[in-house]
Amino acid sequence: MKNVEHIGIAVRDMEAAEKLFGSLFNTQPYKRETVESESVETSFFKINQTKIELLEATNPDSAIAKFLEKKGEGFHHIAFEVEDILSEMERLKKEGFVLLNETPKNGADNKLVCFLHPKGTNGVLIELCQEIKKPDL
Ligand SMILES: CC[C@@H](C(=O)O)C(=O)SCCNC(=O)CCNC(=O)[C@H](O)C(C)(C)COP(=O)(O)OP(=O)(O)OC[C@H]1O[C@@H](n2cnc3c(N)ncnc32)[C@H](O)[C@@H]1OP(=O)(O)O
Ligand SMILES: [Co+2]
Repeated sequence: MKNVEHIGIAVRDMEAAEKLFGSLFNTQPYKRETVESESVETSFFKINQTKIELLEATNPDSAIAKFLEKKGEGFHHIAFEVEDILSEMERLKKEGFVLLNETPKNGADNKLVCFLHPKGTNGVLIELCQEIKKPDL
């Protein structure tokens, strides 16, 4: 496992949250992206080496909508960059961690992602992400 890739924060109102975090960080988000498979709208800030991912639900059945209903806005997950997501998933499975997806799925910002169940990680939802490399031309 490498560095922290991003920190995910669940928000109810993306416009308002972008304004608030924009003022806090004194910078604008560098990217907005809808991830249909997760039913989320994302917005990314970069503060030096740190990435913050704001997440708004686009569908009442999404993980973010459920989270907001139960826990309210705030810290949602921490994502770690990995070199080889398949081997890391295999290693963590052998260690007894519960993977929430058995095959990597497409995340935001050009990543393959996998989540670990928070019940097995002291209540913290962990995301693994591997950059999708563009083929050399
Ligand atoms: C944009 C793509 C990607 C990226 O590229 O960065 C993302 O970040 S997508 C982010 C949104 N997607 C996900 O979170 C996918 C993984 N999550 C899940 O599969 C589910 O949310 C879950 C973790 C399995 C929970 O779902 P479910 O069991 O259906 O919901 P419950 O509400 O019943 O929760 C059960 C239990 O888990 C606790 N919980 C839920 N979310 C979190 C969380 N983020 N952090 C900590 N704990 C969480 C929830 O409180 C329940 O606990 P109890 O009430 O004590 O049972
Ligand atoms: Co994320």
